[in-house]
Amino acid sequence: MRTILEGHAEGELRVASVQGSFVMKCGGSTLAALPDSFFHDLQLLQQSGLQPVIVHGGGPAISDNLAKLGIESEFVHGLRKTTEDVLDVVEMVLSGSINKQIVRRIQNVGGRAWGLSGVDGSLIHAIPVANSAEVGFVGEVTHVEASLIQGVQDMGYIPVIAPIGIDLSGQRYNINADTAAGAIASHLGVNRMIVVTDVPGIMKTVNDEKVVLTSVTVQEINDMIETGEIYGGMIPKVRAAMSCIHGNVQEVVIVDGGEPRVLSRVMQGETIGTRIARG
Ligand SMILES: Nc1ncnc2c1ncn2[C@@H]1O[C@H](COP(=O)(O)OP(=O)(O)O)[C@@H](O)[C@H]1O
Ligand SMILES: CC(=O)N[C@@H](CCC(=O)OP(=O)(O)O)C(=O)O
Repeated sequence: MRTILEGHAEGELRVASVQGSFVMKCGGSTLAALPDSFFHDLQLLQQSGLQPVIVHGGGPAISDNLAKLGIESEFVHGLRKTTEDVLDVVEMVLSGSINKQIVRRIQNVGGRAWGLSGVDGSLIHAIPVANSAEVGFVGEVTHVEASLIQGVQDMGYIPVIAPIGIDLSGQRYNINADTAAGAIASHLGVNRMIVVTDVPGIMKTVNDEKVVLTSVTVQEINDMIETGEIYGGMIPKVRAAMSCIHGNVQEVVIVDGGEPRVLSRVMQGETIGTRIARG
């Protein structure tokens, strides 16, 4: 499947040959700073016949709300330690304010968006992560109801998904948004996942200067995690990317949401951000 987009005057995109969905993960680090043009681009891509699926985070907003409510929270190996009290706030913020903020922003530029969390229709089936004794109600994805996402797309809406999972007993789980996006990309069998964050890609220090890597191999990623050059919030992104490309996904691109017209530029095949691809 091949997609060619031709850039034209501001706000205009043309698709020469299209098809298929792509997953875009929007990090909480960048959401508030995303310009209207970002959502406008997204809507133009959809009008061109592409099928975006948005999975969002919201870590900073969760932390702010927990602090306001006086609920303590900490991260263990990059995952938020999640008690039932923390889970209430995670769900309120992700499925509530952040999800609806994204839906509104798409609608404000004339697009059609449908917000849902992994709880709705049991969209994201989850089980406790292996170290749940340490981190509490944090989940890993076992299954994604792809037909639900496709149903929303078939009705002409962009699905906007909050990363909360649910198990057969009805227990909710907090899922890292990069992990959830990767699992959704794999289950949908999309060609591409775009990870939108607050840095221009994976950075490395070369000759005392920080450079953005235009592409990285799995071996380089593992080495950079080992040396600590990839740390914190970048770790779940690269792990999700590596897991995706071992499945059906052809490439994962990590980009800065503040970069002008970043989505259409990625879709046009411009070298921007960091590309992690198969092979
Ligand atoms: N090698 C790296 N290159 C770029 N950013 C990195 C790297 N290693 C760690 N990071 C950190 O990852 C952050 C992005 O992750 P995170 O804050 O969780 O964002 P998001 O909310 O978008 O998921 C960057 O702001 C940066 O501090
Ligand atoms: C288990 C876990 O850590 N969940 C994350 C979910 C939100 C998230 O991942 O948001 P970002 O993409 O903005 O980082 C959390 O509670 O912060």
